[in-house]
Amino acid sequence: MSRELLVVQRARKSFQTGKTKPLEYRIHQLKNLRRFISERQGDITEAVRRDLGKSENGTQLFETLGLEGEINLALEKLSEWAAPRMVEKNLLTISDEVYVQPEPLGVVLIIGAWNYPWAITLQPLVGAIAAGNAAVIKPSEVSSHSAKVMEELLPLYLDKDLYPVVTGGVSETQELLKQRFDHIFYTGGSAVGKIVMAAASCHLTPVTLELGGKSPCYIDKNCDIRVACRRITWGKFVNCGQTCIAPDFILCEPSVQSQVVEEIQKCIKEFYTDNPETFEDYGRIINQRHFKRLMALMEGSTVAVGGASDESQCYIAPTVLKDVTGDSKVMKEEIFGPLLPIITVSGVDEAIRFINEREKPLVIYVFSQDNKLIKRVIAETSSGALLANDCLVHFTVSALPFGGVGNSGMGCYHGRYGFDQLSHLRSCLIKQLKMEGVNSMRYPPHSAKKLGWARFFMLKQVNVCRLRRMALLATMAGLAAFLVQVKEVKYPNSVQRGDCVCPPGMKVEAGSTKED
Ligand SMILES: NC(=O)c1ccc[n+]([C@@H]2O[C@H](COP(=O)([O-])OP(=O)(O)OC[C@H]3O[C@@H](n4cnc5c(N)ncnc54)[C@H](O)[C@@H]3O)[C@@H](O)[C@H]2O)c1
Ligand SMILES: CCCCCCCCCC=O
Repeated sequence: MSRELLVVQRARKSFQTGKTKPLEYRIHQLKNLRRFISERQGDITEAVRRDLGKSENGTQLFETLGLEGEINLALEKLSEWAAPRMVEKNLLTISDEVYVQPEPLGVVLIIGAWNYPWAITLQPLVGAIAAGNAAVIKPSEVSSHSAKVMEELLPLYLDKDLYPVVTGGVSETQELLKQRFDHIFYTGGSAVGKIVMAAASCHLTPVTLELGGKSPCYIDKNCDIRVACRRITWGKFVNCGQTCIAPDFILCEPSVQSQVVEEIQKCIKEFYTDNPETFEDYGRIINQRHFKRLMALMEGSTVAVGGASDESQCYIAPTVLKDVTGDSKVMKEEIFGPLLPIITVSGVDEAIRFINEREKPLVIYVFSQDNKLIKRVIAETSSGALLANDCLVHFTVSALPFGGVGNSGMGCYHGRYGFDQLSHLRSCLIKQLKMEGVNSMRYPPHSAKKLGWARFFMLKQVNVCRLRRMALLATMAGLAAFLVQVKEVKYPNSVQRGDCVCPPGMKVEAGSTKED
């Protein structure tokens, strides 16, 4: 029996005891996860420093801050998310109790990626715990130091049976994928995404695939190019460009290309000094394989800024490539590194065409002062998300579903979306055994008359909230009528002043008329 099988069996057995059902239990585990992050911040930052060369503050900003926010939100909203959700009814079901009851799915497999090894792996876990699932956590072997810390320290805080950490590489992941799960939440590249989905299909297991792709960034020539380039420089070169939602390439008109290059060059210097190699907030390429891949991607393109590298250090300077074409090597795959190609287009029409000729990206960035142009790009393209005049920050908005479409993925998470993604939204309808006569319209023998009634009853939607409001109004009107009647009986000669009923002779102060 493999270790992976044992772990999954143990998680399932523990899940089947029903201990994750009470919200108090989930809250307790979420609080423990939050405590893990705060008490083990030092271990986390040290691991990320060794994996990706990130600074301590950088790790807090990009890895754990968002995680804390997601946990806090889940703690605050859990009872609301988990409560029955009333829905609109038709006339046929008007007297029934009709609602959606979120329920846990069972055992979830979370497969993380290496680029933000904590945020990417533990954020889905927040949704899994909140929704009442067990979860097998498989961190990426590529960010090995983070994986080790996760394996050693997380079980000190969370229930070991319900939330086990399984480390290992491809063969361990494939062994895990042979097991039966109730959901697989995968983050990583599209090629492995297909392997995951194929494995999931053997057990009819639903999947969430958080993939990547080439996210375009269009700069309108009439925008504030200085500010645009500042935000793009930040979004692109943070974590050495190893960010799923980094702007992959720039599209702009030829007339602004040199200004874009100049502004980005200034920002690189401002953010990372003249020598990013020794600057603590500029990290490293994850490993030699990716270093070589990135160096090869640059071949055939003109370097406008940067270009320096050191293989022994896995260092590649923030680099801008100009006059790149759609056929260049660097445009053949997601870059996922600190190379920023600029492709010139004649305007927004060509930019939209360029985007639509390719796979649907995880995000499209547009920098423009013209709201109509932004809305046009939204209307005429498709992507996981669209961000105008900034980069990355949509990841921080828990109220927005985070995920891709088409080649950039399926399903989404963050906030309530993470809870819903890892819940079964169960339809519940509770009818009474009374009023059987109403049902004859749907029982045989079928007649045109019965069909007519069925059409009326089934197609008439009833907005329950509106109905409740109307009932409330009716009750209030009834109450008002009753009060007026009482008044008529008690004070037959009373007068009415605005909203106030006054017995005869009583004086009404503050601007109102006095009784004569
Ligand atoms: N959408 C998002 O939220 C998001 C976030 C981070 C990264 N990404 C994407 O992830 C990609 C980078 O990650 P990566 O793929 O290099 O990460 P990776 O190499 O860490 O692989 C991801 C996971 O897949 C497993 N894996 C790898 N090969 C496998 C195989 N043959 N069979 C089974 N499992 C296997 C690994 O163990 C790992 O846990 C980029 O495309 C990036 O855009 C997406
Ligand atoms: C402060 C902005 C935080 C942005 C974090 C981006 C994380 C991206 C995950 C995908 O790689």
